[in-house]
Amino acid sequence: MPLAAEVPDDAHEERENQQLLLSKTKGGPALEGLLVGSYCHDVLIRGGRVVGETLGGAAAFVSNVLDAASPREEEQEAAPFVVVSKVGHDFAYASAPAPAQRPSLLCASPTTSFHAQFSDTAASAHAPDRELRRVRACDPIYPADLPDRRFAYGLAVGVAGEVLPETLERMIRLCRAVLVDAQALIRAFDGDGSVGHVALEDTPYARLLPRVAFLKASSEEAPYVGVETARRQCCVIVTDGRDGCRLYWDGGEARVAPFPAVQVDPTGAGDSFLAGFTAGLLWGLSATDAALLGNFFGAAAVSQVGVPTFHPKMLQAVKEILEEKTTKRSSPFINGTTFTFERSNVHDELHAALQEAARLMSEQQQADPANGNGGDICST
Ligand SMILES: Nc1ncnc2c1ncn2[C@@H]1O[C@H](COP(=O)(O)OP(=O)(O)OP(=O)(O)O)[C@@H](O)[C@H]1O
Ligand SMILES: O[C@H]1[C@H](O)[C@@H](O)[C@H](O)[C@@H](O)[C@H]1O
Repeated sequence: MPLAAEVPDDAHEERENQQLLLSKTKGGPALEGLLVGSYCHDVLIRGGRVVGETLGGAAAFVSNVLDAASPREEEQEAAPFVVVSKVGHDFAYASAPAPAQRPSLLCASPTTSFHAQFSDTAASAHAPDRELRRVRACDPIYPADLPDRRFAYGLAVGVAGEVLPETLERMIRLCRAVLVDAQALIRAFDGDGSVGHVALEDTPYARLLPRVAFLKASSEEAPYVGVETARRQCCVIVTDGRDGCRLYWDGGEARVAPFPAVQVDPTGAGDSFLAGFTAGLLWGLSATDAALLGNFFGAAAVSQVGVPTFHPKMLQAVKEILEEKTTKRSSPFINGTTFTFERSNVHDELHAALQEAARLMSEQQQADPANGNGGDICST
């Protein structure tokens, strides 16, 4: 299977970029990331009533987790990644932590906005928990909007079709390994903005798949991705809500167990999963082990409304676990030549230790309801 380090023979520029990147990151700890996707406004509706208005967009959830969990040097104030996002002048969350830290490009068009209609009846385990409608769309992100330098990794995390095929291609050229959320590639919007899906193979993104390292899809999106075809080109991760996730690569697959959570709002679970997974790779974990960190942050996301707030003690506990269970801080899997997919012999210990941290998190949340838990959005 093509790995992140493999490039098509004719991609001279790409090979050159990777050489440059290697020489830049060798011995240097900073594995800088490039996150591409726009912040948005989320309006949560239930029974015809607005029950929440929050900052949304995968960029917001992903930044939040990367800031919390990716390895960084003592002297680094912020986690080393850049966000390329677009919003309009109506953007309501410019002072929220993620957008304030890494501001968006301002456009004349309005900020992307979604209405999420939650079902009035308790959702079954695998039914879609909400219907999404894109009510406003900001401008797409063009290749020229990306910084003209190399990155250790890239995350393509569009929510409204803003990551154009040519933008993803540019990311692939700039970044050593690119991780993609399928929702950035396969969403289609009908006349009233209702979100549907198209088959990945029918999109211009399909030809880029062999140059992508990881493709994450929810179980609802997986049929449109075509897991059996896609896994021959990159590692595919299918998340499955409270059941955790599965990884599929060419020649193997693994199920990764979830963490318990009391779900109050499923929004951003997939985004937080992808960011936790990326942080795990940056800590030097194999893909299957890194997915534990994905599941951990996915569970954390559903237990709060909107972009979650993490308790410092919980984050400290997670950091100590990662320091103890990982051997290298600068990941050979993102920084080096190949990824490792299989679970390692620390997998079960890591799961047990994170389970403890998850317990700490839910205790803290119960003790401090002001800690981001604005009420149950998704169940009766
Ligand atoms: N109820 C839950 N309990 C525990 N973990 C959960 C729950 N829901 C989600 N997760 C975690 O989050 C991950 C992503 O969730 P899910 O598969 O629902 O993503 P998604 O449908 O893309 O979410 P969204 O579109 O809301 O961001 C799961 O793989 C799991 O690890
Ligand atoms: O904020 C949310 C979140 O980023 C979801 O992952 C995405 O599916 C929605 O479109 C968005 O509004």
